[in-house]
Amino acid sequence: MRPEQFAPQDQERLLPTPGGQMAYRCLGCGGHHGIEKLLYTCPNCGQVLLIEDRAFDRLKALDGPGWRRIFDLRRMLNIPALKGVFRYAELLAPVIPLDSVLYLGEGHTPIVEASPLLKQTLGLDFAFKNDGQNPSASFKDRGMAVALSYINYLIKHRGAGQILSICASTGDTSAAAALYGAYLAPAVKSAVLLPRGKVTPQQLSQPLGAGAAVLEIPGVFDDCMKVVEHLADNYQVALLNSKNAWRILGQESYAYELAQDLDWDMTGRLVLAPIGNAGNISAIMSGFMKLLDLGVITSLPKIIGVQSHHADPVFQYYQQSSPEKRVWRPVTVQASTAQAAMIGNPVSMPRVIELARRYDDLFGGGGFYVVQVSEQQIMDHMILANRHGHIVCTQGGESLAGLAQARAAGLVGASERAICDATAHQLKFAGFQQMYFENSFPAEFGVSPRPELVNMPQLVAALPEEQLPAPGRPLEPQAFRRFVEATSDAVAARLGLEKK
Ligand SMILES: N[C@@H](CCOP(=O)(O)O)C(=O)O
Repeated sequence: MRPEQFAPQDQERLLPTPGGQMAYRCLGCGGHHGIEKLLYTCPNCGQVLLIEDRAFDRLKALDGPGWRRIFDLRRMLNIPALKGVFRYAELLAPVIPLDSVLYLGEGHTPIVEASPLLKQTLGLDFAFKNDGQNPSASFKDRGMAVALSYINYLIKHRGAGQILSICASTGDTSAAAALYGAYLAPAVKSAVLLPRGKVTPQQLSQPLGAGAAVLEIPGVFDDCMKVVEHLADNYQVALLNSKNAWRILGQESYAYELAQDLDWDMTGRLVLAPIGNAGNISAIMSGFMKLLDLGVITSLPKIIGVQSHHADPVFQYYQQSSPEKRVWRPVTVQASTAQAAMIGNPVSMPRVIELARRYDDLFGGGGFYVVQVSEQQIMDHMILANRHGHIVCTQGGESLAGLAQARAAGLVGASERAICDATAHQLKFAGFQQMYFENSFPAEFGVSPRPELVNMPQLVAALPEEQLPAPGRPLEPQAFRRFVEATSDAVAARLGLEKK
């Protein structure tokens, strides 16, 4: 529909108008800084930042039901800039005008109800939100859409010159950064730093295809991240990891979509998300709190972060139940199939600490937990989900394993219904499935296949090699008939088919 086709009273807010007073807020000293320049840490105390709209309360001129209506009506518009995460522009980045918004098809990923048999098998009521159905096949596109839209705005309206973007990545961030950067070529060029050998071939192919400079660094993600932070402190580069607070704003859209797709009713809902660099869990909490503040939702969902026992600093931190006794200690990671979350020193930890405290207070206690799962549980749950028609990645398997773990720990009420975040597309992690099926996991992962979940291709060669077709060597008609009949008989025998 076109805007003029809506009722006059709706037209006033249907299209977002640039506004708000956005500023960086330091989580250390509480200072505010202007957004004209890209900042990643506080110039005064060095702590991480969040971006806030200091005029957020102006949005309360419209009540919660009013905002619901606007967001629902925007679904019907055919304006590309409002088809993605900027449907919620007032909550994300109201200073960015629509002419600067980058839309590559991100957001509005489906919530897929778990198959009845899978629910029954696990004794759990849940759905997946398939964020692998984003353009670069992971949730990072949400954050990049906002971060690169802001860069586009700086280029178009604030005279910014050519920008070299840089990020460290376990594979998803680099794919998203390179893709969105490539869309803005030649104004934006991308460089990505990857831990050598710790990114799947599919993920490696993504920034290469998008033309980024791909630099492999010995070590793990945490080491690459430190190099990127050093580069951002000392050189003219735009850091695109979630340390960049614009990324967090974009990823809040996950919470907005979830609420909208559940008719703005989060009562009795549970959201599970894997924690790696901790940007996503921060964004999800922040997003739900903004909705509550505006009255768009009237209750918060319980949020459960999930970590592998091979990369679990956030879990370890929250093991101490008294907040005042908690001590933040990064960990040394070990090999993880949830490779995207194989991070021992998440840059967003200060954000998690602040947001989880506020979230839990608003929830009235018991609103935020972190559970730990094993590598074995991650793989078993990923493949189990796939066996029931779901396309979850290893991190999605981690979310589902986390749900089972949370239930075992008594954190899931009988009537609570969960949404598991499947953060990336399963195909990015096909190599882990192959290792599972072939029972070839290196010992450091600690994963061995459950026989009932293993599946391997079976060769059906019913005739001697020279009587079989081959590429570029078709058979004569009679030989081909013999091949079809013999092969069909062999297939029928293998499948136990009965003759008609
Ligand atoms: N899993 C991430 C790690 C970096 O996270 P970010 O959200 O801070 O960019 C990746 O895919 O690289």
